[in-house]
Amino acid sequence: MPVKQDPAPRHGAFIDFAPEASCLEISGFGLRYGDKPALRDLSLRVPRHRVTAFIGPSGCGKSTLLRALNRLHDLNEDVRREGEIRLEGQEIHAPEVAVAELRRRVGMVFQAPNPFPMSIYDNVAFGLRLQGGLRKRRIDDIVEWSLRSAALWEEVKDRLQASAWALSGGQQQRLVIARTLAVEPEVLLLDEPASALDPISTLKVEELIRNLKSSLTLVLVTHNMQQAARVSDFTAFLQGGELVEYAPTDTLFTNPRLARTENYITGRMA
Ligand SMILES: Nc1ncnc2c1ncn2[C@@H]1O[C@H](COP(=O)(O)OP(=O)(O)OP(=O)(O)O)[C@@H](O)[C@H]1O
Repeated sequence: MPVKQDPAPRHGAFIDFAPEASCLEISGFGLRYGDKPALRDLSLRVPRHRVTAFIGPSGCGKSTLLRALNRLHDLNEDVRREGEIRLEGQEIHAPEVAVAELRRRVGMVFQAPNPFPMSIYDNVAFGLRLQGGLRKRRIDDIVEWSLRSAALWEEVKDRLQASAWALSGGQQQRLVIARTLAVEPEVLLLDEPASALDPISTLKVEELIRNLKSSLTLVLVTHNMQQAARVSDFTAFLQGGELVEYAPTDTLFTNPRLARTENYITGRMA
C-alpha cells in the first residue's frame, strides 16, 4: 500500500459547501489557558441542519472548541482567545450579544446527564419559566412537544411529576436534551453525550441525534469513531489544538487526505 505523504501543514481545512449553508463559521480561532495554547488558528464552517463531529486524541482541544461555541469560557479569567466565531453571520463575542440569549440559541448537553433535582415536568419547563410570560397551558404543550422530540414522552407521560432522578441514565440524558430543546435552540452542542450510557441507551441517543437534524444544527464531540461514522455528516479531526482535516464523514473515514488522519482512524496513533 503506498505511503501517504502529507503536504505542507496548512491551517484551516475547507469543505466545499456554499457559505450560506453554514450556521457557524469559525475563523482563525485560537485559545490559550494561561500561557498554554489549547487551540491554534482554527477555521471551519459548520453546516446548518447537519451533524458535525469533532474527533481526535485526548487533550487535542475538542471540548475546548465545543465550549467556545457558546462562550462557556467566559468566566475563566485565564482564558485568552483570538479570531472569530460567527453564528448566522453574527460574531458571538460582539458587545451587543447577550450571553444568556446566545446560550438559548446554542444549547449544550454534557457527558454526564445532569437533570435538576425536581420533577420531570419541572426540568423541561425550567427554561420556559425563566423566560417568563407563558401560560400554564402553553408550557404544558411545549413540555409535551419537547419530550416527544427527545423520544421520551411515551416513557414518562404518566409520571411527569416524578423526580427526574428516578429515571435511568439514558432517560436522564434524553430528559436533558428535552430541557434544552424546550427553549428552541438553533444549535445543539453535545459533549460525549452517550459515553456514560449503556449500549441500548447509546443507540437511542444516536437515533435522536440523527432525527433532530431536521430541525436544528448539531455538533458532537466523541471519542468513539464508530459513533462519529454512524451519526455525523461531517467530521473534523483535531490534533494538538489544530484542525488537521475536515471532510464529509464518509470521505474522512474511507479516504482521508492526510496520513495523520489515516494513522488516527486506523488506530496507528492513540
Ligand atoms: N480549564 C482548563 N484549564 C487549563 N487547561 C485546560 C482546561 N481545560 C482544558 N485544558 C487543557 O487544554 C487542552 C485541551 O483540552 P480539551 O479538554 O479541550 O481536550 P479534549 O480533546 O476534549 O480531551 P478529552 O478527549 O480528553 O476530553 C488539554 O491540554 C487540557 O489539559
